[in-house]
Amino acid sequence: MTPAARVQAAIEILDLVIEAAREGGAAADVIVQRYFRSRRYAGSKDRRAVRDLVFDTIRAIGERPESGRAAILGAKPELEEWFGTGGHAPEPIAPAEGRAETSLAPNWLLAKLGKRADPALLSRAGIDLRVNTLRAERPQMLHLGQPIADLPNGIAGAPEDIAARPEYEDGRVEIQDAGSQRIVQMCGAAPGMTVVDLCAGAGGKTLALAADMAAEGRLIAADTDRMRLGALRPRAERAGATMIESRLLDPQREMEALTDLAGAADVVLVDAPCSGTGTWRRNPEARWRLTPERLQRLTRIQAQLITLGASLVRPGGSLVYAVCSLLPDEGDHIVSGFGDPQMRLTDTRLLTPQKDGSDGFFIARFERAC
Ligand SMILES: C[S@@+](CC[C@H](N)C(=O)[O-])C[C@H]1O[C@@H](n2cnc3c(N)ncnc32)[C@H](O)[C@@H]1O
Repeated sequence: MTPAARVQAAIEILDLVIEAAREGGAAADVIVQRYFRSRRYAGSKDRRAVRDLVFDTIRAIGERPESGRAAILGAKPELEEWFGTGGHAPEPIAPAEGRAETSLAPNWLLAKLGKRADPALLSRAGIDLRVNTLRAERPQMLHLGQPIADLPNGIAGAPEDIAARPEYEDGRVEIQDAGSQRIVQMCGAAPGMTVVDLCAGAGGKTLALAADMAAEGRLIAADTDRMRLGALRPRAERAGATMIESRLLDPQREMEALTDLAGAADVVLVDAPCSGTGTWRRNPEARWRLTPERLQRLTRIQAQLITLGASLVRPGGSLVYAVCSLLPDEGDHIVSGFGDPQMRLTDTRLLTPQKDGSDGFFIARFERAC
């Protein structure tokens, strides 16, 4: 592909990413993969160059742009020279053609983030691993990266092809951001406990809880999403964590599938659905998706889930509430609005890419009075 054709390809992909952000479609990564699946003429260097151009542009433009052209012209003015050069190049630039403005995020989100709006939120993320202690120990895996000081099983800086390596394929390591590992660490799960992972998804944190429990005790993975929960079983088998019980929940009637666990859990993790403002390093187009209405819907669900989670905790047991977001609406405000006098707040943490080298997370830990 010529340099001009690469710019045109990036514009076409950005148009698809913008539409997906508006309509709730696929993630940018998936769109890039699909685009090249039907364009076999593009070599690996072309793909990498176009992908980098797409993601650099998404990172540079905070507000959802009008079009891929406006985004590229705003983010990369030095590429104007390729417009209108014929062949597969982008069309010539029209006299009053719009250019998107560069910024960290939409203004309404910047106002909410305040001092937490740091450029590091959009830095490039490395790959962190968690050594699965059901299958291996960290000293045996240090050829894959550097140990993370505060995480006994964490490794940073893993190679990009880790998912194709035997250590991953046979379950000795899991790909897991250091922030997610710190959430599980705050749960303090141990062998023999009853632990509920209330928003387990495909089980990233469930598997880490199982390892901390040495696969002994009861570990219940619950979620309302059948597909995500379905992905947990093969992952659990690979990880040697076959003691996990899965429970599919009916939204708004979650307790129906959990009645036997009311007041019975030693630890409940509520890894609540959220806006993902802490994961912009990996999904920078999430800034183009979020709206005030969507945020409001999420905070309503978060408030319901923290209350539901608390009802499962036994006297003396603990509840950990976490979101991969730095918005006070989804963290500090949910905790301050949670008015269960039996639940004592024992710890809160705000993890940021700048300070902690992980995705951004808000974490709160409570203990139920005895
Ligand atoms: C942040 S994700 C969880 C990620 C997961 N814990 C992990 O480590 O991979 C939030 C999850 O909450 C689930 N969820 C949404 N509404 C729910 C509800 N009412 N009850 C339980 N889970 C819910 C979503 O399906 C999603 O899988």
